[in-house]
Amino acid sequence: MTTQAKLSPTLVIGAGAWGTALAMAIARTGQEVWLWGRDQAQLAEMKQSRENGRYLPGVRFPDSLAIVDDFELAAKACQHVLISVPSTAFVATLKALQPVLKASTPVSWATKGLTPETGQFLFDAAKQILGPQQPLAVLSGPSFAAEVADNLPTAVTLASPDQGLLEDLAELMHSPTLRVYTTHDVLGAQIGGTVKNVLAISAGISDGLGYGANARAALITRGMAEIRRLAAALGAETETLFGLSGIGDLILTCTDDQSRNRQLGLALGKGLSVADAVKTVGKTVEGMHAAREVLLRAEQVGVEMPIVEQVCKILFEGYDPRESVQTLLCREQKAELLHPAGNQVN
Ligand SMILES: NC(=O)c1ccc[n+]([C@@H]2O[C@H](COP(=O)([O-])OP(=O)(O)OC[C@H]3O[C@@H](n4cnc5c(N)ncnc54)[C@H](O)[C@@H]3O)[C@@H](O)[C@H]2O)c1
Ligand SMILES: O=P(O)(O)OC[C@H](O)CO
Repeated sequence: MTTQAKLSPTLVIGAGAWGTALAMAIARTGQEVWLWGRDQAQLAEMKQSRENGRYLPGVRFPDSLAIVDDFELAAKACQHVLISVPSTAFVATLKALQPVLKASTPVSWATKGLTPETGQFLFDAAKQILGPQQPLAVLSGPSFAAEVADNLPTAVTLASPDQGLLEDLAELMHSPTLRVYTTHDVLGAQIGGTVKNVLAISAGISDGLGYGANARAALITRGMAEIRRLAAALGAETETLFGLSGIGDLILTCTDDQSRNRQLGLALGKGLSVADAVKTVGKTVEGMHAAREVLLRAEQVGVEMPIVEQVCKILFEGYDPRESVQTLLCREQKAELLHPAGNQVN
């Protein structure tokens, strides 16, 4: 058993795949972790079996992971809250926390996306709901839950403007199998984690259509150019997007079939309707929630995102995936990198 870090116990909110995997990863370092989920029957089952049979069957909980069912009591008594619910439930979770949480308790989250109705970055929503004093951090980067649960090597990005919090959280989470890299660029980390999900849908579509490795590499690279342009226009540090939370997560999600966003694209490329593809995947697909909001943001700052635009057309306007990919391929010829006045990159 190691010495308890400053932020123990951690309360993990959201007993899905990622919340459970993170709870296990932190608990494996000997830290005390409480895992809470909204489904009381699932909590009772996990208490009894010491595993999350619904999302990560067969992986036993470490001894220092406890299942808790009293949300308010746990939120009042913990030293750190780590939220891992889908973006659609993020605001509701913050609103439930706000009245019970001490203003000094750090709140981090592993949710990737924007708020559904308002298209806000989650950091902005959290500041608004919890107040300016609450210490906040974002966890992002290339990380499939099943691999983290299996204790396979993983590296993630932790972002916060608060250097002290970054150090405390890194001390809490870092282990020989979970490497935690830190950054102050919260916006950059959020942009990468949000947009890569939309682009993974496009890579899945292309592969589902049987377009091959060349097309996939082109989509990843041109998708990266879209992320970079948006990041620059919104004021993030574009350097961040060439790290784990940007290109790292983009590569992971576009190329591996564990990705639910890619799975959705594959189903669409193989000819399923959007409704059937969503049903086939049957799990959280954040890119579907984020696509329209990302495009709206891009339009507001005058940034072109042709791949994101075609994904939106397929998801929400009934466009045929094959025609959409053709539209991308038929765009006018241009230079790959433009340096007309300084550093403008196309
Ligand atoms: N699964 C991964 O590999 C992975 C990795 C990195 C990041 N993420 C991100 O983590 C977030 C959660 O993803 P996941 O894979 O754990 O999803 P999941 O579908 O496996 O689980 C989501 C969990 O959230 C719960 N939930 C839904 N609405 C809720 C609410 N209102 N209040 C409380 N709980 C609620 C569900 O009951 C479920 O237990 C997403 O934003 C995802 O992009 C996932
Ligand atoms: O399964 P996905 O597509 O939601 O991806 C999971 C993680 O975000 C990968 O880093």
